[in-house]
Formats: sequence, structure tokens, C-alpha cells
Amino acid sequence: MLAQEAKKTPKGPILLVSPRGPNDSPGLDSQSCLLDLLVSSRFASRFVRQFCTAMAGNFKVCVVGGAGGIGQPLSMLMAMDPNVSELCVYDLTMAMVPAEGVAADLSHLNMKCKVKGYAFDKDDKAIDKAGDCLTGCHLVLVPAGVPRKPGQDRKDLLNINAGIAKNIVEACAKFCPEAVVGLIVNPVNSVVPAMCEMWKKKGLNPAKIVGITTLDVVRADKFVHEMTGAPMSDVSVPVIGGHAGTTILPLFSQCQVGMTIPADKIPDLDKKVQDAGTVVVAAKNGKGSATLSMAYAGARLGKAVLAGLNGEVVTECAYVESKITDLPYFASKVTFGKQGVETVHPLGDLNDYEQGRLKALLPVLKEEIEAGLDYAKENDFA
Ligand SMILES: NC(=O)c1ccc[n+]([C@@H]2O[C@H](COP(=O)([O-])OP(=O)(O)OC[C@H]3O[C@@H](n4cnc5c(N)ncnc54)[C@H](O)[C@@H]3O)[C@@H](O)[C@H]2O)c1
Ligand SMILES: O=C(O)C[C@H](O)C(=O)O
Repeated sequence: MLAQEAKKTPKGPILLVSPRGPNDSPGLDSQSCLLDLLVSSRFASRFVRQFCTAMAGNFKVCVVGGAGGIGQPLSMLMAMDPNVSELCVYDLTMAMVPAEGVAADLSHLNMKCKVKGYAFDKDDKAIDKAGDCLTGCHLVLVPAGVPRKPGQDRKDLLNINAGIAKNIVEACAKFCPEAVVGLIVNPVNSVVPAMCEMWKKKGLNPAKIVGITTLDVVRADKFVHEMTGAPMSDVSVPVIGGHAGTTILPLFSQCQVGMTIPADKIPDLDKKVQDAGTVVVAAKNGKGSATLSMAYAGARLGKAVLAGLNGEVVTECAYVESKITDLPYFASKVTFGKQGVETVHPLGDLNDYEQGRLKALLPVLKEEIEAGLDYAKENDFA
């Protein structure tokens, strides 16, 4: 059983649920009780705003690839987080929209956050140019990279996207080594091990490197809600493993609503979550992959990291360095805290179907991790 879990409310912000009592019975902690109470009482709304502002952090966030399909809406959602006081939109000069333009646009939101854009030439090395942008960052979100086209696997993107990720993460290692680096760029299964191993070779803390798999959780929750009609706020499906095909393993048995779904319907539902990215790629017909839902999911993860840095205890699934299986990288529930990844939680109980799926996915994920480890053997950060 987890020590703590975060709960999304229909009102948006992440509230803290638990710590669970000695009998593992769920209960609200006093801060979340207070917030829930305040939010639900109309007369107190002004006080809530003041209370929340007083409690908010002042973090600097950079979105790299911030003028791209994911990057623009992700930048907007991060600019709206009360914990963000400074947002850098970082992209290439050849981006569809200049990063400075995205920043100018976002700078008019009536939020406390200051927004600045930075554009670099394709051949620039971020480590030479991005000091002003990255220095002082607490969180760097990386949706920079090429999306796949119909017929491609995520792993077909490794050659090009590992080079893009390396350019950025090596600059983070130099200018903001204390920042949490959230990697959205595909193939997550290989890029995260590659970047994390090179990060460790520089003597840096692997708890800062986070592979963002939140979109799988968002999709699993949505599909369970659609199938059962249960309120969205009651649905929370952990998704473990990795972020490609069969390595995506939703644990419907660990969700109060998911566990009511008849066993004969689970394989199709499982496959629907695994294939959801490919469905979007096909529907966009060569013009990219999921962007808006990814921005939504990436912001959920980014906000969870910032809440953790701000002293709250927040749990989300993420793909990180891990010891909970025989593989060195794995997605599971992760608690974020002041240093980034604070606790990587064990898998909990899996039913027979999930155990069979886990056994089958391990060799597939192992091969994709090894591709990342090989990259890190052949490359170093400057
Ligand atoms: N983790 C996930 O769940 C998930 C979900 C969706 C997409 N993705 C991945 O996210 C990545 C981005 O997707 P997108 O649809 O936003 O693509 P996009 O092409 O719309 O945007 C990518 C942006 O990155 C920028 N960029 C490229 N190289 C850069 C560099 N060296 N430095 C700074 N910026 C750089 C581009 O100029 C562009 O603006 C893809 O690799 C995609 O596969 C991951
Ligand atoms: O499917 C893709 O290539 C993009 C992303 O990984 C997704 O799951 O939507």
C-alpha cells in the first residue's frame, strides 16, 4: 500500500489524500481538508485565493520545444500554475512560430508569471547559448523532438531525438544541475535511460530525470470512465512499464472502478490504452502526434513536480531509474518531493492477467532500455 497518494479533484488542483492511518484506512490530511472545505464554501472564495497565493511557490520553469505542437499549450498551462513565477519558452529559430512570439502572447495572461522567449539556430549547441534561459530553472520540460508519422514506431525516432535531447540535457547539466528535467521526447523508453546515464556520468542526481508517461494514465482513466460511467474523479488507474506498445501496462485491478470491469473486457481495454497514441498519429495523417492531450498530461506532471518542490507530497506515475523490477528503468507510481523523485513505489498486487502482461513486457522494455544505455556508452555530455 502506498504511504501517500495525490487525488485530482474536479476543481483542478492536486490535493493531498492520506497519509493513510496505521490500519491503511484512507483519510484526508488536515491541509487538504481545509482546502476542500474552503473551496466548497462560496463566501470564502476570496480568502481561498489569498490563502493559495500565500502558499504558492516561485519557481522558474523552461519548456524546451516551447513553440511546438505540445510546447505551446504546455507553456500556457505552466504559465497558469500559481507556483510558476518565471517561464522560459525555448525553441529553434526555424520553429513554426518564433519562441519570442509565443512568449509575448503568453505574457499577457493575467497571471503572476513573467514569460520570456529564447530562439537558437539549429546548429547552435545549447551548452554554448542557453545559459541565460536555463540558469536558475527548477523544472525543465522537454517536448522538443520529432513526432512520428503513420507507420513509424516510437523507436524509429531514437537516432534523431536522442541527439536533440542530448543537446538540451547536457546544457541542463551545466546551467541548472539541480533542476528536475521532465522528458516528453520519444522514444521515452530509450531516451530517458540514455540521458539519465550521461547525467550520472557527470556525477549528478538521477532523481532529477523523469520520463513523462502521464498521458497513458490520462487515457486509461478516460477510457474507464467512458466504459463504466463512473465519475472521472473516482477513476485513477496506475499505468506501469514504459511508454510504447505492449510496454504500457494499465493496472485496472488497482483502481476501485477499474476492478468492476468484467475480466473478458480487459484485454481490449488494455489494447486501447496501448494503441491510443497510434490512433492519434493515424488521425492526424502525417501532421504529427498527440499534442493537446500531451500538453494537458505534461502540465499535470509538471505541476506535481513543482508541488513536490514546494513541500507538498504528490504521487504520479512516471518512468524513472528504478529498482522495483529487474530492469534499471521502469514506470510506476512515484512520489515527488523537494529533491525531485523522492520515492519509487513498488508495483503492488497484480492479478493473473496483469502478471502475464508484465512477464511478456519485460524483455521488450529491456531491449529498448539497452538501446538507450548503448547510446550513453558511446556519448558523453560536454
Ligand atoms: N511522452 C509522451 O507521452 C509523448 C506524447 C506525445 C508526443 N511525444 C513526443 O514529443 C515530441 C514533440 O512532439 P510535438 O508534436 O510537439 O512536435 P513538434 O514538431 O510540433 O514540436 C517540437 C518542437 O521542438 C523544437 N526543437 C527541435 N529540436 C530542438 C532543439 N534542439 N532545441 C530546442 N527545440 C527544438 C522544434 O523546433 C519544435 O518547435 C516528439 O518526440 C513526440 O514523439 C511524447
Ligand atoms: O504516439 C506517439 O508517437 C506520441 C505519444 O507517444 C503518444 O502516446 O501519443
